[in-house]
Amino acid sequence: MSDSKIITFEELKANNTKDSLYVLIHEKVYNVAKFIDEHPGGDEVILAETGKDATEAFEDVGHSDEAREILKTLFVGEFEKNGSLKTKPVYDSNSSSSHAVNAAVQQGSNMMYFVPLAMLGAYFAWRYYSTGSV
Ligand code: HEM
Repeated sequence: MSDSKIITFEELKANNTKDSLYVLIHEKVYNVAKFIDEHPGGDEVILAETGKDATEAFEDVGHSDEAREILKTLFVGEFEKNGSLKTKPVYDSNSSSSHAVNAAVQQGSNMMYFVPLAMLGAYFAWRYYSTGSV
């Protein structure tokens, strides 16, 4: 993507009119001016995401592949790296989905202790009964 335009944070903020409305999603900038009136989710939700990273808002809705195809047609350029606005990864450590993952990992590590302990218990039970019967 070396030949695509680089959009700065200043440009992202400046393009906030009905004729040119920039939205930042996945480190790429899109001009949603022509699409906003047709947006099934209404214009307010998109207007609320201008001048900042809209990735999370866009992904939280669970937009379809069709929505992503429309997005491609609105592409303007790559967002500047190391810009004043830090783009957020969608699945960061604060998001609810990674809490669920953490909980699952936590549960997994409990099993890590339970399985050897259960085997140890089974061994002693077996020893107890086998020595008792002799
Ligand atoms: C800027 C690029 C965007 C495009 C191209 C886009 C496109 C679409 C499309 C095509 C749909 C119909 C359902 C689907 O196909 O998934 C939709 C629904 C929706 N969008 Fe977006 N969207 C954009 C941004 C946003 C943002 C930033 C929000 C913020 C929250 C948002 C919120 C919604 C909601 C709530 C719906 C559901 C509407 C309903 O079913 O009643 N969209 N969008």
